[in-house]
Amino acid sequence: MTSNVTTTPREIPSLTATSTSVIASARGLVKTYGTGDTAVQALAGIDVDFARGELTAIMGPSGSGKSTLMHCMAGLDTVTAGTVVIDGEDVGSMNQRQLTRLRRTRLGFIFQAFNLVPTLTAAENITLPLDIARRPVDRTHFDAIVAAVGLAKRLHHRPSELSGGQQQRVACARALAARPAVIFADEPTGNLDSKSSTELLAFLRRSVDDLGQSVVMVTHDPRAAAYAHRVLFLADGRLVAELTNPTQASVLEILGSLSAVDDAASARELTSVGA
Ligand SMILES: Nc1ncnc2c1ncn2[C@@H]1O[C@H](COP(=O)(O)OP(=O)(O)OP(=O)(O)O)[C@@H](O)[C@H]1O
Repeated sequence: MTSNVTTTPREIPSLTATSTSVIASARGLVKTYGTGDTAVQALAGIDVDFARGELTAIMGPSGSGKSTLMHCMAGLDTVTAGTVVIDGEDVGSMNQRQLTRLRRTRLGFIFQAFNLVPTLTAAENITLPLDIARRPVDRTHFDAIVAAVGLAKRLHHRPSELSGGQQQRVACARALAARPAVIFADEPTGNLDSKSSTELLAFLRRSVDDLGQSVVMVTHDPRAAAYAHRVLFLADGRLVAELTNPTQASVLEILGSLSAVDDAASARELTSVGA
């Protein structure tokens, strides 16, 4: 499969999916931390659509705004300007109670730190969001997920009795159990060895291909990004490139061109400081 590249670093005004089946979108998204001289503009006006039933990766240099974009999309952080819509609902107009409900019932999260409850078994951790929301556990779906992540024999173990890869698979199963509209994953393989990463990424991709899940994943790893249907590249809080059907090589090529632009900008800054 060949990659389709759209890249004009720093010149792409918007990256919006042509498909009508959009699970999450942002328009004119701006996020500024702090005020006055110390203000940092983490997102500088982003228009983006995430397609339903796809695995989308977000990449970019450190500090480019990846985590901020994901947190704003998931209602974990407030936005300075712009709109975020998840599965047809305007996140910006929600009060705290509605936001909490959205996160509990419509969103799934997988973080680099697995965030499992140490006193609960793997099975209890997986069903925890459903238990908190007082929703029934669909046993058929639960069994399918547990089988898919290969945890059937580990269900009664506590996190401390599981390897890092197994713990992350529990976190993955937990995110999937409630059948969320979309799963947001922030560096989900960041703490995993290569074999566990491969297993987790293959599972995430299967959850999309076989279960119809929609997943948005922030990653630094070109190998992880190659599991996605589409990769979006951020630089300085803007979307600057897009890749469909990515390969590790095509991802690396774009990352290289972005860091070349960064290096040139730094050199210009240094020259003007030195002048
Ligand atoms: N709570 C905060 N207060 C102030 N500035 C912040 C805060 N969170 C993020 N930033 C700044 O916003 C910018 C974007 O940060 P963000 O964490 O989104 O980048 P990132 O691409 O996810 O980086 P990394 O790859 O290093 O995790 C950075 O300049 C960062 O220092």
